[in-house]
Amino acid sequence: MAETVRIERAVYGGAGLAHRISGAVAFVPFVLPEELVEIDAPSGANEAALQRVIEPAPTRIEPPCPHFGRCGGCQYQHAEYATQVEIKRDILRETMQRAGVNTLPEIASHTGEPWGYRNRVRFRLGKVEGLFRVGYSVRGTNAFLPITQCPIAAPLLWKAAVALLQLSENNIEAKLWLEAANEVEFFCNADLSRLQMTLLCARAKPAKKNSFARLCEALQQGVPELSGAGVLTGDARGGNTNFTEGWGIAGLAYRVADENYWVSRGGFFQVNRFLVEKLLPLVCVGRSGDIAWDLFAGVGLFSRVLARSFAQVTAVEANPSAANDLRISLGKLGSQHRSVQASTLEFLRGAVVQRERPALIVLDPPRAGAGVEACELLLKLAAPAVVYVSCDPTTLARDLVVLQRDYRIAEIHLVDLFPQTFHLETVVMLARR
Ligand SMILES: C[S@@+](CC[C@H](N)C(=O)[O-])C[C@H]1O[C@@H](n2cnc3c(N)ncnc32)[C@H](O)[C@@H]1O
Repeated sequence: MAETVRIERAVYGGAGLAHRISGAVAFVPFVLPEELVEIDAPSGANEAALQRVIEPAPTRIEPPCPHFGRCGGCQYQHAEYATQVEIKRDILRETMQRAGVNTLPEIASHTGEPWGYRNRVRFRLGKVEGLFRVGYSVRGTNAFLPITQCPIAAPLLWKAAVALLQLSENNIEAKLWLEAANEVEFFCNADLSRLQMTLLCARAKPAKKNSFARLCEALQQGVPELSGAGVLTGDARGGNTNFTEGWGIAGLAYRVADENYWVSRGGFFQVNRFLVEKLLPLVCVGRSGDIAWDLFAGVGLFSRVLARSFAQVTAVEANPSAANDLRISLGKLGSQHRSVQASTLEFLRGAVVQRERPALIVLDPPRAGAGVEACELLLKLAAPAVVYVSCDPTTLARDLVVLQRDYRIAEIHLVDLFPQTFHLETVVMLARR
């Protein structure tokens, strides 16, 4: 049923919240706080469709991408960039307050270039009128949405996607590999000088000898930055995959803040090629002491910088490939530093019964957060300083409610690693009371 509502505030996930005449709550996409809009929603449903903006906010703009609204990737292209950041700050503050996080300091925000920032994209592959296309999913569905551009991706990633599609029109190897693949991932370094490609295939393809290498060599003609590529076979969503083909260099050297990181093909690295330069010093600089722990360490983004000013760094990472990169990376800095391939929880359960006590603990978990048990163990370890880096404000708030028993929030920073989308990165500096 169509109805006119006033948007009260933005909520995490990209929607705006309004109350309907019945008193029921409606979540409306692609709106801004205080806008008067016409919505449509079946009675009983909270998710509403935006029909029309009657009174637009002064900061509403024309979304630059033609796929905005249909594509599941971006939620905020209709807002000026400064407004996006303001919205995220409000959502962060409110999420903390609702969860019961006390005495929140002013949230500092850090922003960078809001377009062309992603160093990694994963496109779906599909066919339209007999030709291969790359795309994403239609918002809220699993339907394939072919796209003609992705303005949040680094230009090199889009150039590579176009070159691959063009190749598939007359190169038999490319055609066969794209038939076999469901998705293609491109990952480049910050200065766009090197590129990795991964084709994701559900089943191993009985390939002619060297056919993948021939595809990569042909692609490299048009994209000389392509330095390596692989085929990841198996159930990518279920995590049961392995590389069945490889060509060129097996990973990417990624330079940030005078450090060289090695990211093996398929490994995690922060996705914003501009802002990681700000994130790194925010977390690490100005800290020193005997022992620092870097939990959920990835390939050692923070560990390597912490090793400049701490006598001993222990880095914990569960993913075997990242843990291997981390071991080699830290090993080069001296035998006093160590990497542990384990889950953080497993590591902390062991650590509380040992004598070692760090001066600083950095933790940067995936969206699920560290979890209540890990936070209870952190309380027992009683490090004087903890830096919590989070990509999900709801799990961050849950964990801070536990940590605030012994810690006060000294600083809280919003680092906008994901412009145009609802995702937000937070860095919280905790000081033991
Ligand atoms: C958000 S990333 C952060 C990585 C790193 N700090 C960085 O900034 O590049 C989270 C990392 O935690 C790892 N991870 C996921 N679950 C884990 C767990 N239970 N224990 C330890 N590491 C885990 C992932 O493999 C990933 O490398």
